[in-house]
Parts: sequence; C-alpha cells; structure tokens
Amino acid sequence: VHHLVLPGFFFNISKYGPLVVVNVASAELIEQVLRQEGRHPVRTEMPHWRKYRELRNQAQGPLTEIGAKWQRIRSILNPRMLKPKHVSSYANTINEVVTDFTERVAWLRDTSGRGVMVNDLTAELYKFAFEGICSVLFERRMGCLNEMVPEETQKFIFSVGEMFRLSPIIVLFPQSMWPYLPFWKQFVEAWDYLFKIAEELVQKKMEEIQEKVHLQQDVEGAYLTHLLLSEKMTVTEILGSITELLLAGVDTTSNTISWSLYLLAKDPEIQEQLYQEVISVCPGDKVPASDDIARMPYLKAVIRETLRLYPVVPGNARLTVENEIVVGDHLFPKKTLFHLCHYTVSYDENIFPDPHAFLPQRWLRGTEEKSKHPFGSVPFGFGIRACLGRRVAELEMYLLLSRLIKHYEVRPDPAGTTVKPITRTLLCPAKPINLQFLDRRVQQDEQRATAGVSL
Ligand code: HEM
Repeated sequence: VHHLVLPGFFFNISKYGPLVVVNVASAELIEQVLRQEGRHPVRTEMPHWRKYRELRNQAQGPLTEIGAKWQRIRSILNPRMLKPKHVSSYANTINEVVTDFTERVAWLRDTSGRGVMVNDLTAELYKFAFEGICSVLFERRMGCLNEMVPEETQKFIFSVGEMFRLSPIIVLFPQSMWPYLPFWKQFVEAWDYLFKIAEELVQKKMEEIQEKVHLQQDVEGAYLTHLLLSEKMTVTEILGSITELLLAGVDTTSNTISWSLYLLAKDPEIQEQLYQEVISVCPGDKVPASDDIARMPYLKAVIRETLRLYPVVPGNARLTVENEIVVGDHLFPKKTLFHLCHYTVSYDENIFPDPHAFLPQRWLRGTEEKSKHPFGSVPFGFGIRACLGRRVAELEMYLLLSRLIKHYEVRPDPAGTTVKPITRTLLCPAKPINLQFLDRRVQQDEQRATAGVSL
C-alpha cells in the first residue's frame, strides 16, 4: 500500500479486501496521528490470529491483545525487554550465538561457496535471528546453526513461515468462510505446532526451576525464568505472549542485518570506517560486550541508516477506536484505519537530503541537520505501542555486525549486485543476497608475506 502514496500527496484512501485504509504520507501528519493515539492504541484487529486463539483457548499476546488487557501484558513484558540493564545481561547469550554464526559463515564458504561466497544470506541470518531470540526467550539453544538442523526445529521454523505466508490470504476472506478454506486448516495446523513446541519448552523450564528449588540452588535465568518466577501471568498467558515475541523477532532482525551487510559490501569506505571503529574499541581477540557497543556510535549509525533506507516494517497501522481524530484539515470518525507510510516518508528529500544515498553520518551527534523531522524515520514505531523487542533487536544486530565486520571484509557478488526490496508484509530482499566474505586475518597474513618477499 505504501507505494500508492508519493511524498507531496499527503494522504489518500485505498481498499485492501474488505478494509478501507487512509494512507498517511508526511512526517507532520504521521506525527499528528500518533500523538492522538490515546491510552490503548490499536494497530489492526488481527482477527485471524485472535480467532485461532479463541478456537484453542489460548491467550492473546502483545501483538493481538487490545484495551486494558493489552496494557497489562505490556506492563509485565516491558521491563525485561526494554530496560537497558536487563537487556545488556543478554549479551553473553547472544554472543554465543554470534560465535556459532561466524563459524557457520566459514563453513558455508568452504562447503558451498568456493571458499568465499555465502549464498542467500537472508536465509542464514533467519537461522541466526531464530536461534538468538529463542536463546533469550526460552533460555535454550535450538540448533538452528548446526550443520544438521534438528527435525523439530526445522518444522518449527517451517510453521512460522507458513503462518506468515497464509495470514495475508486469510484476511481477504470474510470470517464466516474461514472454516471452509483449506488455507485456514493449514494456518491452524501451523499455529498448533508453534504452540506445541513452545509449550514443551516452557514445561521443561518449569521442571528445571522446580528441580533447582528442590535442591535449594539459586535459580538464575533470562526472560522465561523471570516470567515464570514473577507469577504475574498464568502459564497460558506466558505462552500466548512468548509465541508472539518469537514471531515478531525473527524476520525483522534478519532482514535488517541482511540489508546492512548488502549496503556495506557496496561501500568499502563506510565498511572500512566501521572496521576501524570496531578494532579501536575491541582490539585483538576481544569480543564486544554491551559497554563496548556504547562506544561505537558509527556502528549504531550504520544500523540506523539501514533502517531508514529499508524499514522492515515499511508501513504501520493505527485503528482509531476510542476517539475521532483530526488529520490535516479533516476530522476522521472512530474506527478509521490509518496506514502510516513510513517507507515513503524515509525518502523525503526535505528531511533527508540525497535520500537514496547510504550516509550513516546523518545519525552521528553534532552532524544532525536542523530540518530532520523526528517522525521522518520511525522504524520501531512510536509511543506506548512501539516495538517491544527494539532493545533486544538492536543488541543482536550490533553484536553480530561488529563481529562479522571485524572478522570478514564483505564484498558484493561478482555476478551482480542490485537487489531491490519487495513488500511481503515486511520489506524483504526481492532476490537472494549473495556476498563474498574475505577473512581479514588471511588477507593480512598474505599482505605481510608479500611485504616480506619484496623486502
Ligand atoms: C529490526 C528489528 C525490528 C524492527 C524494525 C521492529 C519494528 C516494529 C514496529 C514498527 C512495530 C510496530 C510499532 C507500532 O505500532 O508503533 C513493532 C511491534 C512489535 N515488535 Fe518489533 N521490530 C523489530 C524486532 C523485534 C523483536 C526482536 C521482537 C521480539 C523480541 C519484537 C517484538 C515486537 C512486538 C511484540 C510488537 C508489538 C507490540 C505491541 O503491539 O504492543 N520486534 N516492531
């Protein structure tokens, strides 16, 4: 939908199946909508996700819940997902997954990339993001980065993909038809599998905790342990939320890292600048920890600029439930669905001069242009309904990107370099991103050897 609106045409109305949508495409108007969002903002109704949960007596999570119930869930889930001191405690867990990914890159190059290429990077990064978020949420490794991915994990990943593939098809039909659609049956099966595995993981964690309590050992853990111990949610509620966190946290992160690497491969100067920052903060074999990341402003700027150019959530919705709202000169009634066209606005040259250029320095402190509107690029949304996983996603992206760039020089695919984005709910690469990964140590050794010969 976001492609329908060009900067300068501030809003228009379009239809998507039974839905009437008001597309909003200027930073000022987006700000206006978001500032009137009330105490319980709603994105869309997500009737198909809600329906599954009603069918199986499962609880809604932060993505699907609405009103006061939504607020209660967020107040329980927020602290351990968004407070910096808690989020930084996940760095070691994520770094272990990063180590495995770096090794997997080496293995992929050697086994299927003639020593340099990694093909379909996004698919590989999907496995990284899946493993990363599971390691935080369930405090368990799933084996996504192993040479042989366990069958259960493979089916789990497949079910997530199926659920997303079927979702936009199902909402095009009226609810009364769903029980008769073959897609609906597949959709329910995919969700059933997701809940089954999530339930097993939660069950195992509860047994572990009970065992430790029995042995009078300290119970330490990350997200799930905390939720279970706090007893603020029932196990059913925890499951409802944790499955949604997992779904929201995989494609988003993996697509963004893919785009970052793609952009860095095309721009050796920016890549070199990033490399210099990483090795000056973390020389030798030092692995970046969260306080090192705090000293890498350029790394953050690279990710920030990537999210401006490729906002994985290219458009975001707001359904006004509680009140009428004013946008521009118009008064819109209750129950109007707004589509906030973030992608379009991110390329507004009045806000971001030379909008198509990859310029991380736009985001460095002290170089901000006065004209930069705060709603020009809001990749994680805004306000109380904004992304719950933002801090964890950033930590994952910072740790992975810094270590990959420290270890490897990335270069474009010699067979062709242009990959365009396409909207598949999220903004995804339209074709596989293949990149060369050159081991910096090997390169440096070779340079030293050549220098030795010439001496
Ligand atoms: C680069 C990575 C990510 C991006 C760009 C992103 C972006 C977004 C955006 C734009 C929204 C809608 C916000 C709004 O309506 O104002 C959102 C919601 C959400 N995100 Fe993320 N996200 C990312 C990663 C994650 C991760 C890793 C998780 C889970 C750990 C996550 C969990 C959620 C949840 C649960 C919501 C719904 C919040 C609610 O409705 O209360 N996201 N995200």
